[in-house]
This record gives sequence, structure tokens and C-alpha cells, in this order.
Amino acid sequence: MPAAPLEVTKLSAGYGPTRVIEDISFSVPAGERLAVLGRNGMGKTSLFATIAGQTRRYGGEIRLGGQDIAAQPSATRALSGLGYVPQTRDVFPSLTVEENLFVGLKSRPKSAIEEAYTMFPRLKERRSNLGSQLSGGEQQMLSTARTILGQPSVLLLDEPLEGLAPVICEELMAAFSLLAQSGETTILLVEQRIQSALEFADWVMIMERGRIAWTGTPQALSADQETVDRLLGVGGLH
Ligand SMILES: Nc1ncnc2c1ncn2[C@@H]1O[C@H](COP(=O)(O)OP(=O)(O)OP(=O)(O)O)[C@@H](O)[C@H]1O
Repeated sequence: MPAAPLEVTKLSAGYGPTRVIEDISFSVPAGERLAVLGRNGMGKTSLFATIAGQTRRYGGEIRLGGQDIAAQPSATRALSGLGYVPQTRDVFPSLTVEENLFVGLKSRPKSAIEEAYTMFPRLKERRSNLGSQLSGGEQQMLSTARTILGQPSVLLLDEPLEGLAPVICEELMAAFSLLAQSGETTILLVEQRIQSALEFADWVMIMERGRIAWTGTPQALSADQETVDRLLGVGGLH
């Protein structure tokens, strides 16, 4: 599937009666990269979970490649081209690395898992290890690779660098950049490592209490210390 645009219109959602996403509208052109930033608890994970169909939606549209997927169950959204790598890195602990990757293939031939090994050679070295035996960084690679094997046209990455050593972060960001440069996937990234996110993204959106508080380019944000201090906290760019 080629990259697709994502358009979100007047989206509101939450957990049971608790509304945590308030009337959000934004769009990402096909093949571009959006960084979603904000302090803890501002709704970034909930936004991605809502796009993926894992919260209660109160209203609004989510269009992927022009098709409204908002009423689809999450499994159907994945078939429509939406890839979601949650913060929790949902690796199957009792399956091997290779078996985890097979799950991501959908109807593709088994030989396609070589794409995952090219992207993350470390996974090839660990191909017979159980998911439960992997380090945090390896789990992140596996969770990401499994989703990418499904050839998503839009990919949501929720805090992929959380808790990882700098060298692993560099490895992951390099893999995401290669993927973005292939032009086959539109990428949305939530990340607390703001500098890494700004280097990666074409566009930035900052959330505050379930709403969009700022949008612009990474260059505009880097030049706007007042916004950085107010919405991301002092020292946000370091
Ligand atoms: N399963 C849930 N049930 C009820 N409320 C929740 C649930 N998950 C998150 N929330 C609430 O929704 C709000 C937004 O949380 P969310 O995790 O989306 O923010 P975030 O910006 O991703 O934060 P962080 O950077 O800490 O991951 C918070 O007030 C949080 O307490």
C-alpha cells in the first residue's frame, strides 16, 4: 500500500464517561511525518488509541486515504492500512521473534520477514529467542517491525524511544527515517525526546488537556522559546 493522507475532523473521545480528546482536527499529507508533543497526561496516547479504535469515540471523523474509518473496529482499521505501535510494545512473550514477525505478515509470503531483518539485523540474531527474553530496545524493534511488515499506509508510533539507551534510540530513529524516506508510509510520532522528534518531523503538533495548543514546523518551534516553556516545560528542547 502506498502512503495515504490522514485527516482527523472534530474528534472527541475518552474512557467511559471521561472525555480526554476534545474536538481535535488536523491532517497529515501522504508520506509526511508529524510529531505529536505535549507534557504528561495531555492526551497524546489517547489520540493515537482513538485513531486506532481503542477508546470510546464520542464524535468526529478519521479519514485514511479519504475513507472514513472511525466506525470500523480496530482490526478492520489495520486492514484498511493503519499501523499502530503502542507504548506498551505488544510483543507476544511466549512466541519466538520469528513467530512474532509471522503474525505481522497478514497474507504476505513468509519470505517477506527478511525485510524486518534488513531493517533490524539484531532481530535476525535473536530470531529463535522468545519475546519474553528480549531487552526493551529489542522488544521495541520487534513490535515496530511486526507492524511495518503489514505495509501500513499510515503508521502511529507512541513513544518508541521510552526507556531506551541512546545507541538504541539512534538505531530506531535511523530505521524510522529510512522508512519515511521510502515514501510508503505517513508517520505520526509521539515522543518525549523532543530533539529527536524535531529532527525527524516535517510538522509538529502540541497537545494540552486533550486539545491542540500549537501547530507548526520544527524550525518555528525551535525559534519560539516561549511556546516551548509554556507547553513543554522549561528545558523542553534539551
Ligand atoms: N484507560 C484510561 N482510563 C481512564 N482515563 C485514562 C485512561 N488512560 C488515560 N487516561 C487519562 O486520559 C488523560 C490523557 O492521558 P494520555 O495517556 O492520553 O496522555 P499522554 O499525553 O499520552 O501522557 P504520557 O506522556 O504520560 O503518556 C489523562 O488524564 C489520563 O489520566
